[in-house]
Amino acid sequence: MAEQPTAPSCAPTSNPSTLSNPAPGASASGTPRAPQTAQVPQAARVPRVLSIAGTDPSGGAGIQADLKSIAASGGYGMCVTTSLVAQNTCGVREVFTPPLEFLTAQLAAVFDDVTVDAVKIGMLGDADTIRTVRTWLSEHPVPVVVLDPVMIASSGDRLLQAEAEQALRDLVPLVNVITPNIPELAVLCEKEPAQTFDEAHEQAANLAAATGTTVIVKGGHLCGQDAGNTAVFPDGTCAHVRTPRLDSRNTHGTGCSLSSSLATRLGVELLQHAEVAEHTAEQSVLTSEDTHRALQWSTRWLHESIAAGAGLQVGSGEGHGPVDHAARARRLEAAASAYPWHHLLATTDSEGNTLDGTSPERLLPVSPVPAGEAVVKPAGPWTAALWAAGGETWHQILDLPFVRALGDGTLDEDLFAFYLDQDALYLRDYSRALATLSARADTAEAQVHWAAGAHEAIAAESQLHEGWLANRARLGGPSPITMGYTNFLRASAAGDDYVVGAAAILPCYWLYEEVGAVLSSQNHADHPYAEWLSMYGGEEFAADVARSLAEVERAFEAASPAQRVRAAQAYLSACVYEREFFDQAHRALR
Ligand SMILES: Nc1ncnc2c1ncn2[C@@H]1O[C@H](COP(=O)(O)OP(=O)(O)OP(=O)(O)O)[C@@H](O)[C@H]1O
Ligand SMILES: Cc1ncc(COP(=O)(O)O)c(N)n1
Repeated sequence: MAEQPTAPSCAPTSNPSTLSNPAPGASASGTPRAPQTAQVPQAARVPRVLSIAGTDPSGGAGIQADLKSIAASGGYGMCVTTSLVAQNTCGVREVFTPPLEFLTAQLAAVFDDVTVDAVKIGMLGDADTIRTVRTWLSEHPVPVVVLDPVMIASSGDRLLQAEAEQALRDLVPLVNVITPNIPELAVLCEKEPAQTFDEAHEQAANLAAATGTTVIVKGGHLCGQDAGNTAVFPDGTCAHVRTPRLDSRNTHGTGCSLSSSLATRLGVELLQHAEVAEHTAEQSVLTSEDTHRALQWSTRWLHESIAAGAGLQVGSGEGHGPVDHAARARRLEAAASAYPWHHLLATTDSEGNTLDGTSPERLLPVSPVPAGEAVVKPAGPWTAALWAAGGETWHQILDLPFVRALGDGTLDEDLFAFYLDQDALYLRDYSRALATLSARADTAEAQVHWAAGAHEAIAAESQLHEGWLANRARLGGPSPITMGYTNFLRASAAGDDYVVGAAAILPCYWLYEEVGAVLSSQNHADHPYAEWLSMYGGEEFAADVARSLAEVERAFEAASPAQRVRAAQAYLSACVYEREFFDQAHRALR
């Protein structure tokens, strides 16, 4: 399950404390520093985040990755360049370090004009650069400073002179958070690289206690299924964020991206505190819970970015490709489209034939993706046409991160809880739509069938209440997607022709059964959602689906061509709502 500590000593802390360390030049007592509140103007809602780092002209690491990560994480990005690095996905070719005076000139240009809410420090290269940055930040305190102690690139090239390691160690106590990878953690601790999470955790705990700085132990370099990150706080508490390990070569710049995203999310947390502080006497101080929340956001965002990285096709493939920083933004932008659904606009098929409902072939536009075989077979030509037309949506459902993660057991519990909460609300109204359909059915058999469905839906809802949802905090209201779907079903069942209502009701039976068949084939005794998945795929429900299909087939046969077109459209709309329903937790929570 999500957010479980992997080391016995590591339990997510519930103890609010100030962020471990003051920024350079601030009081080491842990008391909030005056500049922290003074620097955040009342109106600021987007953190202004400065990356002090080297470059990567191929765009995957360094400052280029930082600016993309800051934007993706909700901040305004700025950058001060320490070194110009001629590198790409395969390695570093040359490094040019401008004179230190120019570094200071860049810092002055930013700080003279802009309030900086958070700083991320990346590649510093040599001891003189480290000292210059340190002196600057001592004289210009910033509320959040995250240090990624860059030493060696993923290509194996050195990005920090060996003799500068001590200067970097000296910088650690002056920042809030550090994000070393396993070899960098070892160098900072002057130990051998950790082989296990427990060893890494011990090194981090010692370093955090000695320096007063929060240490993020990164799982990227370790083995095992969990590639997650742990925040180890100076007081010995820690908080783990799980993330499944991906089999990917697109890991160039993951360290840069995580640290700059984390700096930004800490900035977001800080500004939220400042907003509260505007109205209360509270001081805007970051807590370890803020750090946990920020780390959770950044880790999960990075996971999606790594997973989408290969799709960018950046690099020859011989090295390590970049992550796709914009993957989440693109997904959410597509999900937010308010354009009418294609099947509601199409009046002809691809060959120009009018979709007039006179035959199963003239019902709906042909799906660009073949549907494949359904487990519960169509009951005749009309329901076969519906299944075929829904092919694209059906494959989109199978491809959703929610459905994939539910199947392979990596779904985080907060996403599952969101889904179940909405499912309970959905079932209540689905039951009402079925009851309405029962009242309108013109055969006793159909009346009994829909009434039995109404009973089962409300029984399933109360089972959820008594079971999984019983001891969990609930949102208490339907999401826009749940509300849209249930209102659509109830309106179709009550206000449209019987065949339209029956067709609208069908995907919740049919697609649920089909998704269930795919999911239950992945079930096993150790699956975290084994109990839930075992509820899927029972013979009784499959028989109910078959009866619903037979009734919809009968209703289509009896309907007029115009009614059939509207019914087919309602069927596809409900398929799209099914997709939206499965996807909504990933839109609401990340
Ligand atoms: N194969 C992977 N699967 C999933 N997540 C990964 C993977 N590799 C890296 N990550 C994520 O990226 C974070 C940073 O990666 P890593 O631990 O490799 O840091 P790093 O070595 O500093 O990165 P960089 O490659 O930029 O030097 C990890 O903590 C983890 O959350
Ligand atoms: C300028 C700069 N900073 C940091 C890294 C580390 O990133 P990675 O280890 O992923 O190559 C890099 N390659 N270049």
